[in-house]
Amino acid sequence: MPAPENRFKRALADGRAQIGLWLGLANAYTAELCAGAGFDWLLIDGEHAPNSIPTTLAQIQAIQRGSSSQVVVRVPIGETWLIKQVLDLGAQTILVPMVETAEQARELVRAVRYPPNGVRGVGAALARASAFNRIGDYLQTADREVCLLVQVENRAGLEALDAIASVDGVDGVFVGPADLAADMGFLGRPGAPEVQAAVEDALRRILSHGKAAGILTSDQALARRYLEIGATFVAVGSDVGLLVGATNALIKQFRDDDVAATPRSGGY
Ligand SMILES: O=C(O)C(=O)C[C@H](O)[C@@H](O)CO
Repeated sequence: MPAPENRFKRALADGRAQIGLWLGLANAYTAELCAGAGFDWLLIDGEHAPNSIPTTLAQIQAIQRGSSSQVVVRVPIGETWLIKQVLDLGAQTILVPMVETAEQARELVRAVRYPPNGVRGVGAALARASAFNRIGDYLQTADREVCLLVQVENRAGLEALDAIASVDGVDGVFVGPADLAADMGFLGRPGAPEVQAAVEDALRRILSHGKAAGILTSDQALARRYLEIGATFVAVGSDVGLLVGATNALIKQFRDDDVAATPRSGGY
């Protein structure tokens, strides 16, 4: 029995657009709740959310148990030892931030592959990824089911984008608008025309190399624009953003009315 098929990787290779949600609450309970919505993929953010290996595991389990959504895990940094741990948890799609050179991308390809094609440590005997060694030929089949996505999100990365996208073993490139805007001198303004021009150019360049292009935006018009350009993995919001937006809007309904000023008799 081989390693589980990575349906997300197949979809990207087929050019089938995948709509995702960014998970920043670092919580298996809310991850399971979000997984029930039917997104194609859910991103567990190990870079900006308060995640650890145990919390990442719990979210992977919750998502895989309760839905068909595919799991993507963003590691905080592209360190081989950390990628090894996340792959052993059973994540098959890894997003690595702040990739700036083709050499860095080649090292990441080696980090997600077993010897002789890479340097991934062999711990399948203990790993959830191999069903705790119950997948007899996991070591021989795991590499082909790993999907490596790298982030280009500064001017250095844009400069090297064609070389990065050309690296064999890089399945897709994610353009990080927030960090790119910051590096371009538009901190907090990813929607600036200059940034958007750079983002759209980057998406087109990635696609020209036959690689999947990805991005995150909660602006639905922008998301549709990116999908029209051909972006294949587009996250259209986050659990944090949705909860903040909904709670702000709800309390505003009462703060603006005179209801709150009216004395109430018991009950709620
Ligand atoms: O630079 C970006 O944009 C990203 O990489 C996505 C952000 O990190 C995400 O956390 C939303 O702010």
